[in-house]
Amino acid sequence: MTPSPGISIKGRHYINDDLLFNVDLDIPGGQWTCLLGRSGVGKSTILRLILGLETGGRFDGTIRATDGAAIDGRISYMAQSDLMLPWLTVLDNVLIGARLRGEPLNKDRASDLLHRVGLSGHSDQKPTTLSGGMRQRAALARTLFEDRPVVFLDEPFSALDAGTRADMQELAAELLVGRTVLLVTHDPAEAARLAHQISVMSAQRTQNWPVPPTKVLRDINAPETLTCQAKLLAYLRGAPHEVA
Ligand SMILES: Nc1ncnc2c1ncn2[C@@H]1O[C@H](COP(=O)(O)OP(=O)(O)OP(=O)(O)O)[C@@H](O)[C@H]1O
Repeated sequence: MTPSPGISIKGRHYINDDLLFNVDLDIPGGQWTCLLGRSGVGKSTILRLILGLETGGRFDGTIRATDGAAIDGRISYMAQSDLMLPWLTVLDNVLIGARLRGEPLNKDRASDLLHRVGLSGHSDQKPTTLSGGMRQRAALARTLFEDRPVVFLDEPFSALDAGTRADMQELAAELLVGRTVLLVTHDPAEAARLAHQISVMSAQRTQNWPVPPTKVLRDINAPETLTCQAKLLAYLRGAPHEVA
């Protein structure tokens, strides 16, 4: 696989000439950045801007990869809605990117990923027959199947029960080692566990939050993880202090 570049996005985003946010975010290459912030602040919009997708607004600024090459085509994206194609089976949904690009279909690898997300018995089903959490895991398998140097995950575990969520966090951390990952999450515990960098977004700015000094994937019950999680939650709830 090609080296995973860092990405920087700096500028202002407007909707109908109203400033939505001012962003200055450096996403380090080969690491996990967790992006948090209040609902509606513009986290998904940041992802869409970097992906070059429609946002319904106007961006004045710069978006660059640290290696200077085009970002286009190097990102695997898991959107908030699962975007499963209802007329295809779960397996064919996982294979859709390769099929559209005219690449050989590695069905064994797709099946293995479906097994890893706990859906091996559901490969031939249509997405409409799955639960929300099962669909989300199928979408995760599709995103992991893409095998890109940069991976954007927009609340990828939000529909999962706590145990499955922890399992899927571990799977993603294992399979995406060395990739540049931008994970949008509302869960301070998830960020404290997974992030090399935690970035907290507000309309005015994007600030980095101190991460525990321990290696990712962090132990959920380790004191450093719990302290980071608790302080981050207090901050997100509006505790009147700046980033430590
Ligand atoms: N296509 C669009 N046209 C106009 N406004 C939009 C469009 N998409 C998003 N917005 C607005 O941009 C703002 C930011 O939306 P965005 O989805 O980026 O927020 P978010 O931080 O990801 O929210 P959440 O945590 O609830 O998912 C919201 O006010 C939303 O209404």
